Amino acid sequence: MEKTIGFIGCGNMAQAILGGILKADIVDRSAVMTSARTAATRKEVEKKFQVECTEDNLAVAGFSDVLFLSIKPDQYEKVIAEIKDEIKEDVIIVTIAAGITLDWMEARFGKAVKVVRTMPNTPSLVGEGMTAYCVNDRLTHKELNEVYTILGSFGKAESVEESLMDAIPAVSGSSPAYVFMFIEALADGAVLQGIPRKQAYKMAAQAVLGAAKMVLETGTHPGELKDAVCSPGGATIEAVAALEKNGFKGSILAAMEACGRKSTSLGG
Ligand SMILES: NC(=O)C1=CN([C@@H]2O[C@H](COP(=O)(O)OP(=O)(O)OC[C@H]3O[C@@H](n4cnc5c(N)ncnc54)[C@H](OP(=O)(O)O)[C@@H]3O)[C@@H](O)[C@H]2O)C=CC1
Ligand SMILES: O=C(O)[C@@H]1CCC=N1
Repeated sequence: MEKTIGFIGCGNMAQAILGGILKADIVDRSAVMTSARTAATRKEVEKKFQVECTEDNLAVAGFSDVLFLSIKPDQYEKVIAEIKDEIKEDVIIVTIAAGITLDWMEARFGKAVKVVRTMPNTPSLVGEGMTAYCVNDRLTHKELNEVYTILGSFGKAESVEESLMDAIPAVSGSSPAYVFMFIEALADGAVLQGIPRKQAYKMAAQAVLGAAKMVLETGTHPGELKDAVCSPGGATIEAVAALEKNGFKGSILAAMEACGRKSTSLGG
C-alpha cells in the first residue's frame, strides 16, 4: 500500500496494531511513524519494531496519510488541539478510543475530516485481532477499501452501526482480558492437579484456541459444541454444573454490563 501510517501514542494497543500491520507486510517500515510521551517507550518501540518513534506529535501528523490516535480518551482533546492545523488535507483519522464518537472528533478538528471510529483488541499483534469500525460520510469508496485493507491486515474487521460501538469493548475490545484470566485459571487448576506450569499454559491456551476455531469454522452453535463434550454421566457435565452453580454465565454478563457502562462514559 502506498499510504503512510502514523500513530500518536504508542502503548499497548498501538504496538499490537503496529506489530500486526508489519507482520502482514502491507507497508514498508519507512512509511510508518509513531510518537510517545516518554523516552522509555520511544526506545522500546524503535527497538521492537524498527520504526521511527518521536516525541513530536506534529511531525507524525504532518507525515501521515492514515493517522491513528492511539492515546487514551482523556488525551484526545489536548492532542487534537495540538495537531489539527498540521494534518494533511486528505488524511484519514482513525480513533481507537472507547467512547469517542465520530461527531465529537469532527467537532474537535473544527473542519471536515475523514474519521474512522474503531474498537480493536490486542490479539492484533499476532494477526488475530477483532476490530469493529464505523466511518463518517467523508471517505471515498477507494479510501473505504484502503481502511478495510489496513484493519483487515491484523485480524478480522467488521463494519457496525455507530450506535453499537459502545457495546464492542465488552465483547471483543476488552474481552481478551477475561479470556487471559480464564486461561490463567485453567492453568492454575492444572498445576493444582500436578501438571507442570509451562505445559499447563500451553494446554489451556490451545484448548481455548481450538474451541474458538470450532465456533468460527464449523458455524455450529456453541451450546451444541458444548453438548458434544459432555458425555452422559461423565466428567465434563460435573464441571459444567459446578460452573453454573457459581454463576459462570451470569458473572460474565455482569462484567460486560459494567464494561459497556464505563465505555460509554469514557468519551466524556
Ligand atoms: N489496551 C487495549 O486492549 C485497547 C485499548 N484501546 C484504546 O487504545 C487507546 C490507548 O490505550 P492503551 O494502548 O491501552 O494505553 P497505553 O497507556 O498503553 O498507551 C498510551 C500511549 O499514549 C502515549 N501518550 C500519552 N499522552 C500522549 C501525548 N500527549 N502525546 C503522545 N503520546 C502520548 C503514551 O506514551 P508513554 O508510553 O511514553 O507514556 C503511550 O504510549 C485508548 O484510547 C483505549 O481506549 C482500544 C482497544 C483495546
Ligand atoms: O480498558 C479500556 O478502556 C480499553 C478499551 C478496550 C480495551 N481497553
